[in-house]
Amino acid sequence: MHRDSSGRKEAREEGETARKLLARSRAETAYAAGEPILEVRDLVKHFPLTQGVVLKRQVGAVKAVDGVSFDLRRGETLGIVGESGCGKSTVAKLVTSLEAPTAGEIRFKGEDITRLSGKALKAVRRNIQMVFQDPYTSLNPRMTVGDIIGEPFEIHPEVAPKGDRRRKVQELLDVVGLNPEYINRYPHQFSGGQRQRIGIARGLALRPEIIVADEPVSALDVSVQAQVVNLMDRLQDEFDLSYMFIAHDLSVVRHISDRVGVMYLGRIVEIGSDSAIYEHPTHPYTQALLSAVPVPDPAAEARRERIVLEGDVPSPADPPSGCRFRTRCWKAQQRCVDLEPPLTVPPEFASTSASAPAHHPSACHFPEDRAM
Ligand SMILES: Nc1ncnc2c1ncn2[C@@H]1O[C@H](COP(=O)(O)OP(=O)(O)OP(=O)(O)O)[C@@H](O)[C@H]1O
Repeated sequence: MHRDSSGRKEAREEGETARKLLARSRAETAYAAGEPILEVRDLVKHFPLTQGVVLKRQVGAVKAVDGVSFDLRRGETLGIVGESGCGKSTVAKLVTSLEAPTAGEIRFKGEDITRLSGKALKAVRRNIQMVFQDPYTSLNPRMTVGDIIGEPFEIHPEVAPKGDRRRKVQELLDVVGLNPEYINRYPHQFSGGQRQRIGIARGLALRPEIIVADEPVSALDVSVQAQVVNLMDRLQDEFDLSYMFIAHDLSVVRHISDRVGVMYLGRIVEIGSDSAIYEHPTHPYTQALLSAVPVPDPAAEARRERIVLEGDVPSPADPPSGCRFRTRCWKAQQRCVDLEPPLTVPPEFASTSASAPAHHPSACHFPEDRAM
């Protein structure tokens, strides 16, 4: 008896949360442009390392994401950049609820979504969609494009009743710049860029508010990358989308990002507006990454000072004490071994005007405003 009534209460609460999360208009949600639509706080994902076949014993953990905090504001694009293995894809999977965090909070419109289940989780999944990296492997080769783009409607029939689906899919093909008559074709009949457009159309099908794009152009030819980035830029305005755009290369996210977060070994080491990060990075790791990006002007390219990082990224199963970047940093001192630098505006720049380019969070004991 008790269980029944509490079960009904839970279902009612889940339904209410789901309705709230699905509320689309600005008036309903009071989330105007620029307000945080997503607030990530102290996010942690540790993957257990086990030994033994029958009696599995945990011998450690891969600290893929280890205390990540950031906001995604409505209508903005937040670029997340870092070398392979720094935890970018894991952050993407946590934000899209494909993985459950070990600790921390992800608040979507103020609601912590990490502990949701049932209808409420379904509503969040509808609102935060993922576009995957490799258009060659992420599309099922045995399904037609129509079935691939329309598949999300099977899980959310409320968005497109059965009789209306073909028209909706054709509309989506048109929106991403593909011929709606290609609806019955198979993925192999498209080029890489067109396949990524199909992936984007699928991501748009449920009219999400947030799209997390995990290296959406990394597998494409450079000439095609710009077309896909431009398409995403146009769709952002048209569909009032907020983007998290993940890449390993700072140059890729530059044109689309309003703000950029730089990750190293499971943490964000620096975050700020695109001009702050690209023109006035204060963290040595960002400076090293930027120094590797070629400059189109030959004279500037010749003058460019390259910072070559020594050694490899340490294992995320056993990160260094203090500052995780210290083992490769030319500025490292004892303080960097003993004390983990917090991701805040460094005291050196805190007294400058908030609009000064160096006035942005950077997790370094010895930050330096280095005009790039
Ligand atoms: N399911 C898993 N089980 C164990 N370890 C994992 C799992 N997923 C990721 N990892 C580990 O977590 C760390 C971060 O991986 P992640 O894929 O998030 O990094 P990334 O920055 O996206 O790299 P890439 O660009 O190569 O995809 C890596 O060391 C990876 O091996």
